This record gives sequence, structure tokens and C-alpha cells, in this order.
Amino acid sequence: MSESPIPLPDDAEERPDTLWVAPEESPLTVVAHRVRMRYKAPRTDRAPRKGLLGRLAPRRSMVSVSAVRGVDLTVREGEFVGIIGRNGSGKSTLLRMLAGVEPPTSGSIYTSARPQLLGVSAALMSDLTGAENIKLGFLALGMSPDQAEALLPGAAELSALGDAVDLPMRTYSSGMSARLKFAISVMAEPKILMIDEALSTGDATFSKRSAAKMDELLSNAGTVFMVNHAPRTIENVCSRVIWMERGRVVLDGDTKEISALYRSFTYRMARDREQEAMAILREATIAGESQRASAVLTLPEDDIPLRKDNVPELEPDPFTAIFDREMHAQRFPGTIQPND
Ligand SMILES: Nc1ncnc2c1ncn2[C@@H]1O[C@H](COP(=O)(O)OP(=O)(O)OP(=O)(O)O)[C@@H](O)[C@H]1O
Repeated sequence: MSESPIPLPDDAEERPDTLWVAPEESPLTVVAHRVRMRYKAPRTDRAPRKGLLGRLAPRRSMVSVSAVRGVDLTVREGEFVGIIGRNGSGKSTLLRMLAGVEPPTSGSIYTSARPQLLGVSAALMSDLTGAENIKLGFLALGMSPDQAEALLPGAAELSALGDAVDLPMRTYSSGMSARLKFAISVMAEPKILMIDEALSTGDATFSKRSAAKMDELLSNAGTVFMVNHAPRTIENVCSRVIWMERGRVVLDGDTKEISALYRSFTYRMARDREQEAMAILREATIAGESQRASAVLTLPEDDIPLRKDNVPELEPDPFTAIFDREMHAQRFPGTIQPND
């Protein structure tokens, strides 16, 4: 991959040198094979038919949204994988599928243990205190009441909530709730943890405690995934990063290199320098081909084929357009095909 052309806008801060990197030979924990997710949704015509009928019964049609357009992934024990990408690029959908919360439209997912998804929607009771919710959370994760009691002090400490741990959760800020959920999930020591929310990085005590706990999890043969918009957060904690764009994996690999390129891309997009941004995206996509190819396992063709249901795509695969327009319709890597 060539160097990113323009100096990067933000983050002077260096990531720590001590990131845990999983050895090549460590066992696989998560494998995704040609995973796709296609949602269908009703669309209302904004220019309704004339007359009373039009007002009473606006025209509706079904459209499909390809949230994830064929992802292959192999992840190992000890890896801390960050998923970055713009809004709507399919990060959360991919994570939900990997976690087993939503079945893919097609493709297969294999995991070595039951993943635990830590998301904004994790159910906690607003009238109970933080401490009561910790115990409730442990019970929901299958612990006995005695185990839940024994782990309570550790979770309360990890959350760095101080005395607030004895206040009802409805008094918490969103950052405080996020920390509590994080503490519950991490103290339960899952082998595969998936975090789909920004963890507050502003609070130094919590950052330090959570980083130490996460290291412990990784060195005990765990695997962690984290979805985050901020490349800096990802750079500081992840040993590997996946850049997603419109349901595809653009690049998968070295955190520093990929997040620098991604920052360079979003910097230009934010300043209406779309052509330059697209050139970076195109270059990165081509550079990522060998990584994508090496992630593909030789597995039997067990995909459920996508049904031809005549539901049109809201947005056709944009990668086709990039390649056709700018690269004069040369044949490009097999994982990015027109009309996929
Ligand atoms: N239940 C659903 N029904 C229809 N479309 C959906 C559904 N969930 C997600 N989508 C669409 O799928 C695409 C990917 O969404 P997803 O939430 O995975 O993206 P994301 O990268 O996590 O976005 P963000 O960074 O904004 O959280 C988007 O276009 C979104 O509108």
C-alpha cells in the first residue's frame, strides 16, 4: 500500500507500544464465510398520487438494503479487532451477526464459544441501583447468586462509579451506564466479547482499569471486537482493524496503517474533497484484496442462495461504480463483483 498522500489532520497522540498481538498460530475463535445481510423495508413515495385516495393511501413499495455484502473473516485467540467505517457501513450489523443475535441472510458464522454482545440496548433496570443491576446482569449471564455476590465488588471497582454505584440507574449519564454494562460483561470473563458502543475515554481512572481488564481477557485466550467511529480509540486499544464501507471490508489488518488511511479518507469527505477521498478508498480497496483473499477459507458452498424476490436495491453496490468509472472497467478482484 502506498503512503497516505496528505498529512493527517488530528491525533498527534501515539498509541501505546505494548498492544497484545496474537501469534499467527493461535487457535481460531471466529470465522465468517461469505456473510451477507439484506434487509427489506417499506418505502413511502414522497410525491403521492393526486386526490383524496393519494392522501389516504400513499404509494408504498418494498426496497432492500444490503447492509453487509459478503464478508469473510478469520479471527484468533488474543486478537482485539476494531471495526471502523462511516455511518451505515454495516459495522453493527456485522457485529450482531457475529454475536449470533441476528442470522445472516446468507453465509456461515462459526465461533469457538458463545460471544457476548455488549451493546447500547443491554437491558438494565432504571429503578434499581448500579450494584443491584450488576448482580442482575451476572444472573442473566448464568452465574449463581453466590458467584454474582462474590464478583460484585470487582465489577463496582472496574466501573469506577464510586458512590454512584448505590444510586438508581436512572440518575446515570449515558457514559456511566456504558461503564456499568462494560464492567458486568468483562467481569463475566467471556471468551468472545463484542462491544458496540463508545466507551468513555475521558475518565482516566476508568480507561486505565478497563484497559488492564481487557488485557487480562486477551491474554487468557479471549477475543474482543469493538465497533467505534473514532480511529483514535481503535488505534489505542486494537491490535487489528477492519475498515468497512457500504457493507464491504475495504482493508483488514495493521491498526496504525489502516486507521491512518481511514482518517485521511474521512478528512477529505468532511471537506467536500470527494474525488480525493474516493481515490483513497479505491486504492485501499485494491490493496485489501490480498487480505480479503487470505481470509476466505475453503469451505463447502453451504450458503443459502439469495432469493430473487424482485425487491429493488435502495443503493446498488457502490464499489462497482468506483471501479467502472475510474478504472475503465478493468477486471478487479473476485470479492468485488458487479451486481453482487
Ligand atoms: N433493521 C433494519 N432494517 C432495514 N435497514 C437496516 C436495519 N438495520 C440496519 N439497516 C441498514 O443497514 C445499513 C448498515 O447499518 P449498520 O447499523 O450496520 O451500520 P453502522 O456502520 O453500524 O452505522 P453507524 O456507524 O451509524 O452505527 C444502513 O444502511 C442501515 O440503514
